[in-house]
Amino acid sequence: MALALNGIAAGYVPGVDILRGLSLTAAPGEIVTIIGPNGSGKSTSLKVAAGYLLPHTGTVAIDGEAVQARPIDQRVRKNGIAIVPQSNNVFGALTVAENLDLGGGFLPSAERRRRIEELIEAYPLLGRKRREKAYTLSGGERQILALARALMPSPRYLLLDEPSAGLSPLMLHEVFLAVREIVRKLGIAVLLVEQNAAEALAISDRAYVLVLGQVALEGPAASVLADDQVRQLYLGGAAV
Ligand SMILES: Nc1ncnc2c1ncn2[C@@H]1O[C@H](COP(=O)(O)OP(=O)(O)OP(=O)(O)O)[C@@H](O)[C@H]1O
Repeated sequence: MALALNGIAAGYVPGVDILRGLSLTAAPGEIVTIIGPNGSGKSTSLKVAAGYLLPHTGTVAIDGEAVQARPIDQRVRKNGIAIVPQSNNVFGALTVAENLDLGGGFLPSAERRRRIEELIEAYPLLGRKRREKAYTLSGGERQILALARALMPSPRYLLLDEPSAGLSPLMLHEVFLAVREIVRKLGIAVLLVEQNAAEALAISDRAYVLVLGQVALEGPAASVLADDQVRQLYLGGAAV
């Protein structure tokens, strides 16, 4: 049981590969973080995993099934994939409950209502604000709502593209704790792309360092965090 990208080449323009032979895995119960310099292909790798972008070569396997040619809606329905994109990920003009409802679009309505209540119980903050428009939420609250909405169809693989973008250090911490809690409670796999390498690695089990569309380093999050080059390049040389 895992999400596995194998030897992926992919890009946006013919003849220009952004990912160049990328391989990575994420298994249920673990948080796997991808760090790397700007433009190294971190978000692109999530798009390939989700099915927004189809690779030229290589395979994407979910629980052993090859899905690289399968578009995102089918991966969501059939393979338990969910993605929270980088920003603008909630509908401000809709209420908290309506945003959650949208996340379960293809579920029968009774099932959708049940999931909304479950998620509101798991995130009391959402319950308190269930009838408020999402534009009134703080950045961190919005990010929690985006996470909860992605959980509506009970995914097994959750892809998160920079959930800390634009958040204060305190809110960032809250959001990461929520991610850790989701994995602990639900046993799903999280594949996380983050600029905030130190914070992300602190909640992760494993990590990949991506450079120019290839894996430059991989291993347990603690060893990646302790790596000299990683510390110099991404953590400002800070001691851990
Ligand atoms: N929709 C697109 N069309 C064309 N080129 C794109 C598109 N999206 C990304 N790119 C290019 O692909 C490369 C990798 O982008 P990607 O967003 O995957 O990098 P990243 O590692 O996530 O970067 P960052 O840390 O800055 O978010 C960049 O050179 C970017 O300009």
